[in-house]
Amino acid sequence: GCSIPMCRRVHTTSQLLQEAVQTNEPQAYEFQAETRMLLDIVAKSLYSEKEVFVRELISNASDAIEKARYLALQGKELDSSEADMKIHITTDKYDKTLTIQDSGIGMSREELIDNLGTIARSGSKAFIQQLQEGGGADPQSIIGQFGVGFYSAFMVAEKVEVFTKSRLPGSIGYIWASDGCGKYTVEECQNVEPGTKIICHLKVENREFADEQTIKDVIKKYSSFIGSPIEVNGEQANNIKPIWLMDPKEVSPDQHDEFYRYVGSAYDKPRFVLHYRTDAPVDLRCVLYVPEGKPGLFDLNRDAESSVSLYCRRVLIMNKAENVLPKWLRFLKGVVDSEDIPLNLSRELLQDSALIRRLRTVIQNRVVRFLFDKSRKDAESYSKFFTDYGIFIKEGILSSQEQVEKEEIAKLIMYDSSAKPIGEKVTLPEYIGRMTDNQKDIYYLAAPSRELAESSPYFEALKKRNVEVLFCYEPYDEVVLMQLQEFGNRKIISVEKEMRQDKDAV
Ligand SMILES: Nc1nc(Cl)c2cnn(Cc3ccc(Br)cc3F)c2n1
Repeated sequence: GCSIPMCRRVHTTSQLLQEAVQTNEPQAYEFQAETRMLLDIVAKSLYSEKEVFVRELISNASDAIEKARYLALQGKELDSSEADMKIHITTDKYDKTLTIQDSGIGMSREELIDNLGTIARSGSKAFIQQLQEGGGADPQSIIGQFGVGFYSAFMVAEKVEVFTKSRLPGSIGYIWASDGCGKYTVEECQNVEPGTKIICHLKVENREFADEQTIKDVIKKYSSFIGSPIEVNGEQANNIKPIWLMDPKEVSPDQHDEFYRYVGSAYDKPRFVLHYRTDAPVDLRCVLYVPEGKPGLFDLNRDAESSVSLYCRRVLIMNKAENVLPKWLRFLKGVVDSEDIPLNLSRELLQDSALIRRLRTVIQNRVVRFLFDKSRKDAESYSKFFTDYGIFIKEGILSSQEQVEKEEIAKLIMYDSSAKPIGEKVTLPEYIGRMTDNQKDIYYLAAPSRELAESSPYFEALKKRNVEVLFCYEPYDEVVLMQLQEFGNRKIISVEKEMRQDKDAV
């Protein structure tokens, strides 16, 4: 263990004389007003369960380690002493303390002071906006998003000490301390190891967080996929094997369920699991899930954030990465990991880089192939999937540029058909499989209901010729077929228009 750092600066006589003038109290700072407000909200009411402060401190520690790993990969000159890239948690029931120490990038004085303020400032504005929009800010997401998670420690601690030293060479160690009620102190400190150590002096009513088992259970619940090893009193407490790097055959359904809930911040289970890897045309390891639950209105929104996290060599590059999937696949949750992704990927780069476009095409084609196989192997569950998620597939067809892509996605669409009882839908490939030799084209009829479709004179004529007709009850379904125009070298023809032309022809 490290020695208790002496927090008194080594003074020269002149400094001593100088100091004698000032009080030798550490410099006390006041939080800016908006910081106070947000932090009070965070500390008092924002969390459903107090235990999430452990998750927040661990994710900060993990981010700090990832950041150090990432900078080292970039060739940045770092002080790598004691960098075991692990998160060490120690509990002490007698002192009622919980200590979380990481050998991550550590903080400079500015970061110590600014981080809280800046994050809080950006957090409070956006947070209040969300509240005002009445969008019902989901408390959990607010905190993780704005990184004010650190401050949640004050839900359970009467005092928090932060020992930190930045890994950038020549940095000085500091101790930050506060009781969370508005004042905090910052002082230089000797013998601080690079990284960050946070000591939570727990309130007597929250002393359960000084219990080892309690902490282990919280880690298992929230932080089992954190990319760094987490040790509690010296014993590893998380399985750090990222599931997407495992051999698909080795992953159990339970592990998928747990991972799905973790990456998708979801509470249901996956309906379908696509776990695959390829190294051409791009290096790609991914696990993608279709949720069991139906998409909510919020999910249908094209601006809903993505639930796909982007990794590169296990370093989390971006969670909720937009543009990794085409918009119409935004219902998928999971992880995409590609070694070809530049580490310095920025959100702007994500917008239009050729690599991401290639990645997106590869993933889209693989997902379509997976779902198409499902439609043939497990027609029942595919049909249910289409009932819940068909809206996205129709959007995919309408929003694709090239005909080839449209027809690729159109393999997944389903329609009621005159060849099947009500409610039993068919895919276009299935329709084509039943076409008789002399039939050249695919026919559809738009009508508000099956009864009206079957009683239409247009339909009668085709029925006599034993030609299968697809039925569109929603305008949206008709638009899709009109826009698709053809599929598999067959024209897609509206019976109504066809017959009218004939009549005109006559
Ligand atoms: N572990 C760890 N490592 C790093 Cl590099 C950072 C950077 N910000 N934070 C959150 C935070 C912000 C202000 C204060 Br005071 C304490 C605190 F934990 C970090 N936590």
